[in-house]
Amino acid sequence: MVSAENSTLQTGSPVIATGVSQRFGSNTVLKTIDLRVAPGEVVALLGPSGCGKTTLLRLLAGLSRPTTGSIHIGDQLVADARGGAFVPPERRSIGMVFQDYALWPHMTVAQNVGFPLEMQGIGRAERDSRIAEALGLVGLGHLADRQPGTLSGGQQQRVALARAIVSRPRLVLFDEPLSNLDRELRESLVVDIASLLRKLGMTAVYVTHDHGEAFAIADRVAILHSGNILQIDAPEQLVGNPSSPIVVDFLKLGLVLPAEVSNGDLVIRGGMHRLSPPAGLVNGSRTGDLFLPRSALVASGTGGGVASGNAISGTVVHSMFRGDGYAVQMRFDHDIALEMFSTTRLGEGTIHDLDISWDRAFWYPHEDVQTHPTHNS
Ligand SMILES: Nc1ncnc2c1ncn2[C@@H]1O[C@H](COP(=O)(O)OP(=O)(O)OP(=O)(O)O)[C@@H](O)[C@H]1O
Repeated sequence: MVSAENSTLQTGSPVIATGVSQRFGSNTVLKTIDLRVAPGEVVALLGPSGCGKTTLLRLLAGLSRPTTGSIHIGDQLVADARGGAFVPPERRSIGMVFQDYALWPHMTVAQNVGFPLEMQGIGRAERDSRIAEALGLVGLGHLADRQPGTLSGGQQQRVALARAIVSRPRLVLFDEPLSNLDRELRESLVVDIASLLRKLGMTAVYVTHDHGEAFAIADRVAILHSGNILQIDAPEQLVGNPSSPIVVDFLKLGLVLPAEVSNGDLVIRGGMHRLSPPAGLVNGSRTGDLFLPRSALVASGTGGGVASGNAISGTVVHSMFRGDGYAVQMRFDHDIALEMFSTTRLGEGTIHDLDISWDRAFWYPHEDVQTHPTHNS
């Protein structure tokens, strides 16, 4: 894409959602969400299907009204369930990019991009210069006179992006914008969108169910689950310090083993493994979830059965060649599965012992003894 050095586009606004919930009939699909997005920050909303990502985005866009709570964009109160304030989408100064591009087929690329400016009553000369600037930023200046139907999917999404930023919005909202594109295109476009947003200092909220996309684009990622934000952090922090087994499980970060504490040992549910954690990891709790990140598990050779103490045994379900090695699916007690990387093909059905680096382990207590996970590093 073309450099934004001479761009006249401005930095985005902060967004503050306080106590926002959304109920449809008796179904509460968003439960008292608090979300703060700093000016120029990109936040991704990541979570499984039905967790409420699009519902939250629609509330920010003004496409629906919250059941409780309030939303500010910049200094403007755009929704307030209690006081009844509500600003419709066209008066929120936002740009939106949807999964299906939502371009007008009978208009040229330039007319599509210029449409928000026309709605604002901006004169022809300024409109033309801003259209050229926005198309230049997404690398499509040469296609201004084409009709969207004659462009590839990736090009159409770039047009939609140019249209979303052309009016210098305070906030840009993305709803699964790359889902219709193939993997290679997704990977290159996500990098382009991220660098454009950063260069322009735009505030953005980006909905996706793809971890890689969220990690590539966002300053912070919010993990949504059943209408709650479970954790919101920088990608490195999410991976290095997940707040709960649900986050671990959703991000597929490693093994989560439900366990009982017995005389300082951990008996993994099912009784097959008895592990010896270092003093202090389980901190007086009686039951909990042991989280062993992939980096805490090192294959120590073929096992004869069930390892104990400082190792855990798993059975290889399959090994798949991935170019630079093998993606190995292993199964542990209770049908708990984990995908690991191996430089050699491990035979299906063979049992392997994995040594545990306890300094990388986490313990999530079930009881109220402790509300935060413990970690021994
Ligand atoms: N207008 C509506 N009326 C009733 N229920 C709704 C409405 N809109 C959304 N829901 C429900 O709210 C829940 C959350 O939906 P939402 O679209 O926000 O999920 P999502 O996380 O974006 O999922 P996906 O990734 O599949 O798009 C779902 O159970 C959905 O069926």
